[in-house]
Amino acid sequence: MEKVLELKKVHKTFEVGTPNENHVLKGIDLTIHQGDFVTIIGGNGAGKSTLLNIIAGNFPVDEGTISLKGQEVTKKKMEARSKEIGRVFQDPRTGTATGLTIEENLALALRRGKHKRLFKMGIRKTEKEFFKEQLKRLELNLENRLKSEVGLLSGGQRQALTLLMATLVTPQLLLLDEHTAALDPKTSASVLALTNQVVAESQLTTFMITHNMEDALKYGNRLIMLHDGKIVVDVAREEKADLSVSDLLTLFHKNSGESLTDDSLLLA
Ligand SMILES: Nc1ncnc2c1ncn2[C@@H]1O[C@H](COP(=O)(O)OP(=O)(O)OP(=O)(O)O)[C@@H](O)[C@H]1O
Repeated sequence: MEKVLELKKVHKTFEVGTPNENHVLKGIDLTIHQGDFVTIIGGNGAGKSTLLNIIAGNFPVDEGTISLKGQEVTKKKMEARSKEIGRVFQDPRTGTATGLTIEENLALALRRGKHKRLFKMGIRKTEKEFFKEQLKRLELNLENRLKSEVGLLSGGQRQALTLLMATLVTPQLLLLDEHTAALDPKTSASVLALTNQVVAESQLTTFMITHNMEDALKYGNRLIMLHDGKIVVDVAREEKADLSVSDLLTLFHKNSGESLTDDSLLLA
């Protein structure tokens, strides 16, 4: 199967040469294939967001290589990678432009990676029809609110819209960084279900960070657990499908030699 992402011996240290020097990623080797939906779990500070950030190109790696669709992108900047990568962050305010309307946000998403000539070109009628069709999939009645300012939407509506924007032009890779963590449990569950539907419909290769072990087990076909900058658990397909939270804790203990003490993971 086609490799979408390949990390080889990736290291990242922050604040090198200072008393706060922090070796966050310690030789990550990881290959993700077309259509894989990978959930990532790990305690606070394990390096999960850093992993997503180095894939997206927020900052360079110190050692190792990153390839997207067989092309090495290790030295490419975030802007150059953004055409291939869709992202949804934890904070509902980050993925959308507050002062713009729903249709303007979607038009910007449609022009991702191109010259952003939105305000010169305007939004075509055919584009508006397309946006309405896409918004219907969210089942939030947003297709009737194309001219509403995004700042007026609830957190859940904004995350659903951000998800749509991140996937409007099919990305090679979708990165979800705890994108439901700021939502109430009911809204979080519905945005997760929507995520699963969008990922399945478009067969998107997806990385999803979560703090919730049950969600990490429920969604996706592969689960990775990060601990102290290393991958300590990597299970896929049937093996993953058969795991319970307690099996996962046992596996973590066996592979890392430690017990999981992070309350935020255990209580989620
Ligand atoms: N830009 C940065 N500069 C300096 N240190 C950073 C930077 N980004 C992350 N770190 C540090 O790297 C470590 C790993 O952070 P990271 O955000 O990747 O962890 P995480 O597994 O996502 O944790 P959490 O679940 O708490 O979000 C932390 O100690 C963090 O303080």
